Amino acid sequence: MISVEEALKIVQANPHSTAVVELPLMASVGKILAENILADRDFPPFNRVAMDGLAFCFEKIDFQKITIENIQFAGEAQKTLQDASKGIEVMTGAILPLGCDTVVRYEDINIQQDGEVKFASISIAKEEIVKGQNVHVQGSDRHAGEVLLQKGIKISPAEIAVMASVGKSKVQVQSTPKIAIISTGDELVEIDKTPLAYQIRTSNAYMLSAALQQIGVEASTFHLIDEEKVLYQKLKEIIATYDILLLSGGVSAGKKDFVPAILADLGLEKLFHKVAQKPGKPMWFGKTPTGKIIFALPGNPVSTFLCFCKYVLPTLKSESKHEEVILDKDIIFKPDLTYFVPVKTYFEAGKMMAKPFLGSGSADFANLTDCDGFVELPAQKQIFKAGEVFSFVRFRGL
Ligand SMILES: Nc1nc2c(c(=O)[nH]1)N[C@H]1C(S)=C(S)[C@@H](COP(=O)(O)OP(=O)(O)OC[C@H]3O[C@@H](n4cnc5c(N)ncnc54)[C@H](O)[C@@H]3O)O[C@H]1N2
Ligand code: MOO
Ligand SMILES: [Mg+2]
Repeated sequence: MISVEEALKIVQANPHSTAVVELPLMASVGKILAENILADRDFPPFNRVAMDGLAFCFEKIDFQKITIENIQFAGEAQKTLQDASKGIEVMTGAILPLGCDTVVRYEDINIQQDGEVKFASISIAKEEIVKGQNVHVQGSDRHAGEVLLQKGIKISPAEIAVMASVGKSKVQVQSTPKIAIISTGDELVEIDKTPLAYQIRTSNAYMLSAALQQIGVEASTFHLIDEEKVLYQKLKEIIATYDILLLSGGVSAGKKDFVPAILADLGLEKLFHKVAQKPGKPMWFGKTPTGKIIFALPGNPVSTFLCFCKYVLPTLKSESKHEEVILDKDIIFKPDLTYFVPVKTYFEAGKMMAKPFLGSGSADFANLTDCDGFVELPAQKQIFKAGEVFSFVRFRGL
């Protein structure tokens, strides 16, 4: 039986293969960028007027009386100051007229009309005006040709804005792996069915689909009965179509726990089976010769979910942050296993505390509704004291 740390290393050393696909810009939100994005122009692309007001040449004007010779609107071709002692009214977003270098906003000037001539006097002290003020200088943010975005980052609205501004209407992203969630077990019925006395509704598949949905990943779900030929045939078809398989159930010591044997018959490479953890001991992990990844998670719902959160999620999220919590109650656990305990977190004096909800074990999925995640209690210890800090495996607010 390998340790949690070893299991995690093996999972991380065997990432699912992803292809690069080109998507329309708006289909790329949340995906991983697969190309560097370069600036096609300077940012901003011209000397941009930053405030509505009057533009002029700082050294050449008489602050008390500036004749206005023109007006420059945003979206108009650049105009030129004809007489350096005069000014041009300008609007935010307009290109600064040639010959001007400074803008004073309308709030700081008084404009009068004298017959045909319009002129302005500046109402603030000349000392308060700085040459070049209210001009967003061309290239002051980024230069043409500069790498604006590195491939590998997760695309958020901020990156969408940058890519839109450089005209990336289509963008190369890492394809999201096609995921199949497969429940096994004769005792399971669909959730819209009324179970017989000895049956249960299949909840694991919905739990996993919901977790994937929260990180923007879709999955197809399947239910297979505990029948070797059916399992073999169906898993063979699913492996041919999907990149990652998430199985739940059928990996432990039961007479109909066929999954590990069937996966071996299908020519999959077992990378590990059984981890020194509770819940999740019977977990199986492997891959196909073509690099498709199979997580065969133990069937107990809390076990399924812990293994999913601990081992599967980090392979699907571009950035998974490490969190730690402070235990607020002593826990004693003697077996030489890493113990994952459902906890409810809360803040006290700015610290994230964790209140354990032991529940009745790894089939008690209702217990999870009181919790936000699992505190990870290392195998080498038996006594875990209130006030001690441990890693936290989150499942609420993914
Ligand atoms: N003799 C032993 N028995 C068991 C061991 C062991 O080491 N020796 N391991 C225990 C542990 S730990 C776990 S976890 C379970 C896992 O067993 P399987 O992976 O074979 O899971 P199943 O037997 O198929 O089901 C276990 C349990 O979970 C329920 N289940 C399964 N699928 C779903 C689903 N989609 N939705 C809801 N509930 C599901 C199933 O009804 C069973 O109650 O084995 C222990 N036994
Ligand atoms: O893996 Mo199990 O979940 O400890 O029951
Ligand atoms: Mg079993």
